[in-house]
Amino acid sequence: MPPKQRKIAIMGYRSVGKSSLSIQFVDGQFVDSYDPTIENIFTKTTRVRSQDYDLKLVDTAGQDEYSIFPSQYSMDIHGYVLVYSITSTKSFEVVQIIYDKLLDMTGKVQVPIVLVGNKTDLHMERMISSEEGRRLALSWKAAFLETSAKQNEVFFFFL
Ligand SMILES: Nc1nc2c(ncn2[C@@H]2O[C@H](COP(=O)(O)OP(=O)(O)OP(=O)(O)O)[C@@H](O)[C@H]2O)c(=O)[nH]1
Repeated sequence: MPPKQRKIAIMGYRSVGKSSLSIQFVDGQFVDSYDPTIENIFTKTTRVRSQDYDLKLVDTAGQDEYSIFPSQYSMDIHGYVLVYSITSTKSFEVVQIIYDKLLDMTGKVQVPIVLVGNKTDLHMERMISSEEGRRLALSWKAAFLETSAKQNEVFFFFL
């Protein structure tokens, strides 16, 4: 079967690890330095249940509660990865604001979403419990997982 094309946008507050997760997924390495992203597109071919997929991961610029949802991410995207850091209450609030704007922009009642709580290696600094994350994802009917881009507990499945 020919590969299917899938485009996935990775969104969230600044510095939650969107680029680190993307780089870990595509290159299998962790970069410790912090370089704010404007927009990066990563590509990878992967096989899920005997089907090849050409993935385009759109690593977006960090958003905050005042950001206008970029209209280019409301079309032509198959699914969204919304990322917060388990060490940041603010990033958990922002992911909920992004979700509301996303539904508003796309005009849909439901979109394919994976909610990701990143930085689980920083467990001493945890502010958001797994239960809170799970509950939020459930209310969205989204998938949920916690990860550490640093320890390579990386995800990606909703194809
Ligand atoms: N300890 C730890 N640090 C992480 C993890 N993921 C990312 N970081 C660090 O957090 C900082 C921000 O990571 P980025 O991947 O650049 O975050 P981003 O969300 O892409 O940031 P913006 O481009 O500003 O939106 C960097 O210093 C990373 O090394 C993680 O799982 N654990």
